[in-house]
Amino acid sequence: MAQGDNGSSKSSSVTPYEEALDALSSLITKRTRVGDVNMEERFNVLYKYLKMLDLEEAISNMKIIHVAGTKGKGSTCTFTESILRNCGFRTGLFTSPHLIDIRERFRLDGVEISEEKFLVYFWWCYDRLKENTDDNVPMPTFFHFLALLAFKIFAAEQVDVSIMEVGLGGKYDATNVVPTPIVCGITSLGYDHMEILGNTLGEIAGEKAGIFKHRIPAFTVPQPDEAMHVLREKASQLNVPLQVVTPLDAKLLNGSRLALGGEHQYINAGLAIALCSTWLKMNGHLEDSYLKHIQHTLPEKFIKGLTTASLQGRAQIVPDQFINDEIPNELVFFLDGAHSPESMEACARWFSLAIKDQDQILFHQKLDNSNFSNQVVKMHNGETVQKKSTQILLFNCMSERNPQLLLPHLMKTCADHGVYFKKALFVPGLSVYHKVGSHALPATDSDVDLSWQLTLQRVWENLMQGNKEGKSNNSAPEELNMEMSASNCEHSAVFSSLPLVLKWLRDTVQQNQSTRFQVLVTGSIHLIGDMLKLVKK
Ligand SMILES: Nc1ncnc2c1ncn2[C@@H]1O[C@H](COP(=O)(O)OP(=O)(O)OP(=O)(O)O)[C@@H](O)[C@H]1O
Ligand SMILES: [Mg+2]
Ligand SMILES: [Mg+2]
Repeated sequence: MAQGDNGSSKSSSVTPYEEALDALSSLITKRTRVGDVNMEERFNVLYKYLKMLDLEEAISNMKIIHVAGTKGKGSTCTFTESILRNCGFRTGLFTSPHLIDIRERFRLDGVEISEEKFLVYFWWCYDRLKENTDDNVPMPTFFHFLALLAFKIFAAEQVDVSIMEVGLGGKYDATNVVPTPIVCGITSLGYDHMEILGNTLGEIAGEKAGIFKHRIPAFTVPQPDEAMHVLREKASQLNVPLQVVTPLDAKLLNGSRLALGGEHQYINAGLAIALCSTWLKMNGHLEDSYLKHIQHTLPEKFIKGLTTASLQGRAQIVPDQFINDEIPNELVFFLDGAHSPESMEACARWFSLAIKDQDQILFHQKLDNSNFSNQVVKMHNGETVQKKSTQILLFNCMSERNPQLLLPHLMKTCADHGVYFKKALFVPGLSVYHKVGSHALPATDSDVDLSWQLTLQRVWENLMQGNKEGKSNNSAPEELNMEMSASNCEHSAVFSSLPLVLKWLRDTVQQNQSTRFQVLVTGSIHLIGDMLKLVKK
């Protein structure tokens, strides 16, 4: 296999896979604002890359489902892939971001691409681009490269359907080089990436609608008026038949559950069903009359797809493995990569309901009392104790996000459901920003800059102060043994690294054996990825 020349000497301990990841890291650059001239110019260069990679014809023959939106793209694409795979088709799925390994972004028949195949296609593209680019046409940026690689992989693997998640925006996103998709979807719109996409919902909707193509059918979910107005306007300019899909009615699943948790997933599932049935119809696999019934009954294969799809880090519940075998499992992580105000609310709703929903949590002991948060549990020594649940928040977000928006949404939605956090923990990410590989090393604890986490902590403490007035939260404050090693305030603490947080949590669980700790981890997809690396060994 050809090994790319990425211009630096490698020590022999670097594996071929790590070498590819280093080459990929070299493509990471700063993002640009939509509206800057070079967004469009840069997008147009993609057609040159397609030529270099000999992909033009392949792309125009692909049977693509293209999905943009602020929230729910990955989930919608995952449901869509799972449904069509269960209908018997060979699928390619391109999503972003990844949590642990870059290969999560490229799935073939529902499984992330193997290292071997990844390396073959990676160097095939990388080397060709290196040979053909120069000062005038430089190497593609990181995300551009990944999208090109996805097209290459799906073309070479001859999948029946390629499901492509937009990375950012729509109009100038690298996935938008597709000339004629079979069908397009726009998921829930909201405020995110305003620094790049614009400040109003209308502007944001306009960017996302940039994936519409002349006469190609498109679907969306119920949207705020301002966004819907723009979507309809853009659709009519291009003669796009745009339909609004209502959330899936849970009854149609015949008693099963959607594979991805949270009420908002019914919105995404409804959209996925519309995308799949349209794709099937356009390719001659479904008759029109059948589509009419899909509102009332779902085919078995659709149900199977919706109830078995999987996506890490979205409403994921992970009991801590470390203490599993020693004491009843009393440390459970609730992981969700929400990082915008709307998704923070969705996440808080999911958490508040999930901690009360005993079916979802795989505890060792049999729960004989339906009141989950306050039950009698037999300990290993035979003693019977009254079990209490305590909720902890573990949070980080990128510094371009506004914690004054995120944290109040989170706290208020939880409070509306009667859930209050005993402590909020703030911690920086593990991964070094410019590395994409799992071999990226954490910075050492001593030189971590914690000023952002201290800011988050201040926001939280202020919110808690505000909350105290006029509200009798936390009804009977129970005393827990919670000694902190790090910067400790009444309701929160800052830790310098995730392993330290984990150690503290495990120690605390040991010291409070009659308490079940339910830890909501959210605010950043990177934090979720780092956490999964640590707890899912
Ligand atoms: N329809 C929705 N409405 C509101 N929030 C949602 C919706 N769907 C998903 N979310 C929230 O957004 C998070 C990310 O979901 P998902 O990965 O499906 O979206 P995405 O659009 O791909 O996001 P990203 O910007 O991270 O790529 C979820 O964990 C959940 O908290
Ligand atoms: Mg996003
Ligand atoms: Mg995504």
